[in-house]
This record gives sequence, C-alpha cells and structure tokens, in this order.
Amino acid sequence: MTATLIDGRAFAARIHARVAEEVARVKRAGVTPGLAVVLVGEDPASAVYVRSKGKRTHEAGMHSEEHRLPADASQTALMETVARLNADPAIHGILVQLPLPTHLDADAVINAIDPAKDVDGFHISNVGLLGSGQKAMVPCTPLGCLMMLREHLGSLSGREAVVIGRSNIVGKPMAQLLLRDSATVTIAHSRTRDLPAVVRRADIVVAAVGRPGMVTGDWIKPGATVIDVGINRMPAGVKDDGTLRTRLVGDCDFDSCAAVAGAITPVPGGVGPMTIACLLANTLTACCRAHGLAEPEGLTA
Ligand SMILES: Nc1nc(=O)c2c([nH]1)NC[C@@H]1CN(c3ccc(C(=O)N[C@@H](CCC(=O)O)C(=O)O)cc3)C=[N+]21
Repeated sequence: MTATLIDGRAFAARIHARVAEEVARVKRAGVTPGLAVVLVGEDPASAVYVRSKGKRTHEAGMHSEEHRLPADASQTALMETVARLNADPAIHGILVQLPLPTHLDADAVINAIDPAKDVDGFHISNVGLLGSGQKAMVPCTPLGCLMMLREHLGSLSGREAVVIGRSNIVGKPMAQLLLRDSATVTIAHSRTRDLPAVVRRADIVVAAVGRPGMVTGDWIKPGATVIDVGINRMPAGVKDDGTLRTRLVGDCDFDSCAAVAGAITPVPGGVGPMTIACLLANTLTACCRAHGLAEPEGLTA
C-alpha cells in the first residue's frame, strides 16, 4: 500500500471533542441541544446506527431521544410524530431514519420536518439553499467527506472530482459541496459510458454506489484522493455459535485502490464515523441558530 490512510475515526473523535466543548458553552447560555431520531420498524442494521447516535449525543452532553414506531405505522402516525417534534422546543434536530417501509411516503415525511430542525439536510428547502449557495443544513455524509477532503488536500479549487452515485442523500449534495469549493465536478452513475475512463480523470473520487468493491485500482489515477462512502455488510463465514459472521466493505476494492491512490478512507473507520460526528455538529448548529447564539466555526460547510 502506498496511499496515506485518512483516519475517519480519529477525525470524528476530534469533532466530537469540539462539539462537546461547544455544547458546554451553549449550556452555559441556558440551552441544551436536543436530537430526536425517529425509527420505523425493527431493521437490525438501522438499530445499530440509532444506538451509536444515541451514545455519541449523550457523550457530547446533548439531549437525545428515540421515537420508535411499528413497521406497519401509518403515514398519519408518522406525520403526527414529526409535527410533535417540530413543536417541541427541547428538540433542535430531527432525523427520520431511512429507508422507510415502502408503504410510507418518505418525501412527504422529510418535507414535513421543520427545515431549521432538518439535521439530515434532506428537506427541499435545504436542498435548494445548498444548491443556490445559501446557508443550509448540509447532509451529514457529504459534509463529513468534504471535511476530510479539505483537511487532506487544502484547497479543492480547480481539482477534477468524480462523484460516483447520484442519490439525494450523498451523490447530489456531495457534488454541490465540491462545486461550492470550486472543484470541476462530474456526477457518474450506472448509465455512465466507460465509467473507468471517467474515474481515471479524477483527482478526487467519491464512491457512493452501494456496490461492494466495484471501484478497482486500475480506475484510479496515481496519487488521487479516494473517499469510499460504501458501507456494505458482507457474509464472512460462520461463528462458533452458528450465527453468521459479517464484515463491512466499501464500494472500493481497498487493496488495489490503496496501491495507486495518494490517500484513501478505509471501511469501516472512514466516512461512517464522520457521518455521526456531522450529525452532532448539525444538531449543535441548528440549536445555535434557533437561539441566536454564535455558531461554532469549522463545523459547517
Ligand atoms: N435519515 C438518515 N440519515 C442517515 O445518516 C442514515 C440513515 N437515515 N439511514 C441509515 C444510514 C446509515 N448511516 C450510517 C452512519 C454511520 C455508520 C458508521 O459509523 N459505521 C461504522 C461502522 C459501524 C459498524 O461496524 O457497523 C464505520 O463505517 O466505521 C454507518 C452507517 C447513516 N444513515
């Protein structure tokens, strides 16, 4: 391996420490930042993220609550939960865990969240604000990727960036953030012709397709910075007690990419921990904005 490892866990730990300091400051001003996570159904993988978010918010000194609805919850019940949280002055951030069961209209739910409390940055108002260069709540995963890129590369101005994946939660907002930092941005996706050739042009590659190991070293320009957003849980044998062992792999084939890249994020320990750190940062930012308190520097885009 020749690439520098970009350590998302260590970076996230620094953000958590900053957030905890700033939480102490706003608490002295009489406010406690509060995050509400809404979970519909019992997806075990989702439950893990929700627990980890709850733990980190408590460590940072924030108020944290979980709202669990059954898998067959109605659209009305979910909308009522969101309305209650919108009206609750103790709550500054609302996250509705995605994906929702298919009988529910996720867009309607997201757009019912008060944009000022939309710490995921998925509300149409925040999407529009980001796209037009105004102050927005910025989606946590792309924000975490941007922070790592800036730290590793300094200025992104004029660099060729290729984002693989066009989702509303990663690909599109990632492209907007890179554009705002004056990178030359290409959004590639499953219909892109000769994807390897497109990716080979990139100084910055952000892989967010959800296909384990799809990006291989022969796609990477020597010295490029590779951000692997994929978190794919793969079967990896059977444990002594008969249950399945799993391991997480990214969208990039780590070994072959790391042999060519200048720097790369690992999975696990890269983008994932930064996503949670940025969720706390966004909750703090939302709290400061709601109460007219000075916003912490370096925790927003
Ligand atoms: N509205 C909404 N917002 C989200 O941000 C959101 C969501 N829905 N639905 C589910 C996905 C998934 N997600 C992760 C965050 C952190 C890790 C993370 O920290 N992963 C660790 C490993 C954890 C493990 O070992 O399982 C790592 O990559 O190192 C993973 C996944 C946020 N999501």
